[in-house]
Amino acid sequence: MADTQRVAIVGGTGYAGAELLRLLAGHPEAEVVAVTSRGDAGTPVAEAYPQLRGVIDLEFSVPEAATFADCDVVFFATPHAAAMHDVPALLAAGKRVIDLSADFRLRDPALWARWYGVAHACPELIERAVYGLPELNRKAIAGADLVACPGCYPTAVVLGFKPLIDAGLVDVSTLVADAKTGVSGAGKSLKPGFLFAEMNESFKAYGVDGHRHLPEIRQVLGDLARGDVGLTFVPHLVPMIRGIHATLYAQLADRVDLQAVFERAYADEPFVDVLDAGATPETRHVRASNMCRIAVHRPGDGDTAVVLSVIDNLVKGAAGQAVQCFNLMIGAPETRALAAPGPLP
Ligand SMILES: NC(=O)C1=CN([C@@H]2O[C@H](COP(=O)(O)OP(=O)(O)OC[C@H]3O[C@@H](n4cnc5c(N)ncnc54)[C@H](OP(=O)(O)O)[C@@H]3O)[C@@H](O)[C@H]2O)C=CC1
Ligand SMILES: CC(=O)N[C@@H](CCC(=O)OP(=O)(O)O)C(=O)O
Repeated sequence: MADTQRVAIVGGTGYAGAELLRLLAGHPEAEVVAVTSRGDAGTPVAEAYPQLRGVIDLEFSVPEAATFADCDVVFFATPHAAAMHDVPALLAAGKRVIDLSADFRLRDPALWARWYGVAHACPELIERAVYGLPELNRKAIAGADLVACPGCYPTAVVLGFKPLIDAGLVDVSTLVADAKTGVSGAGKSLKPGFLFAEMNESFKAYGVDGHRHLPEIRQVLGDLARGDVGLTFVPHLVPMIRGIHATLYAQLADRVDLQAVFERAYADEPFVDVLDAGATPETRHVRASNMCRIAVHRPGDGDTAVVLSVIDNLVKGAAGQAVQCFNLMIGAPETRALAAPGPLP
């Protein structure tokens, strides 16, 4: 067993923070000692989330220096542009930080400011952050003190394209990612467009002319391709609570056995499951689990590869991925607290 870590969660009333609580409650090497919410400070966690009655015996507290004094690891499950104000002091105090928000994902602070609408508060720390996708950066994550967990769409899209790009099989100037997400991706704060009456029994694209995950996906795929990639990314909102389904298209430059390429690429990955040839993964098959399930097709035996990649946006797309990084950072087995499959059906 690795040493037990004293853990704080900033943003514990949000969907990603609550999912972290659920996962860490079953983690033998994590002791959750603080969970913050400014709006609900003083409220028992179990009052906000009765599922955690008898499991998490804490009240929400305000996020201030004293809250973290006694912690080894601080998870930020806060909206963008919050963590960056607290991270410098936490690192200076010797804490390790796992940020689920976008504050440290983009390497270029000017690009970050353009997409997130404010100047970065600590651009000097961006380089220190390791992008928290274990399938890409396992070793660096293990040695990091600041991890920038990927966005939910980037996780599904990057894992789907990675084997094709790594093997040099596709034209990286014409990639297409058509992705669908459930409403929990938008967080718990009230937004009229996410009311039941506004989104149920309907389905729409959004962010067609530019979504903030576009520069992130381009950055990561560009690293894999060792050069710029051309990517069309169109997200859609589906009236379900959890799940992302990404349908990815790429023009093949070579005719090889794609099934074998994908099976080989992910043979040793605990959280990427390559389905049998011809399969079509469903979001409910990964619900509440840290698994990314992938199928690769070549319709009509033509020159287009179609990859189907599904994750739970709150687990492999957020809290589960953060726990996977935590496990690497503390030297615990990577699957600790993450191995259970989701509910059936
Ligand atoms: N939902 C998802 O599917 C995914 C989310 N993420 C990322 O995780 C983060 C959290 O998302 P989500 O849980 O959906 O968001 P929510 O809106 O559901 O929750 C946000 C939480 O952060 C707290 N908070 C808000 N502003 C601040 C602040 N300035 N300082 C400290 N705490 C703050 C809120 O509580 P209070 O205001 O009371 O303090 C609340 O607990 C976001 O960055 C999101 O992009 C990443 C991948 C997927
Ligand atoms: C439905 C919905 O609004 N989804 C969010 C998904 C992004 C998210 O959750 O934030 P991360 O950048 O941390 O992944 C969106 O499109 O903005």
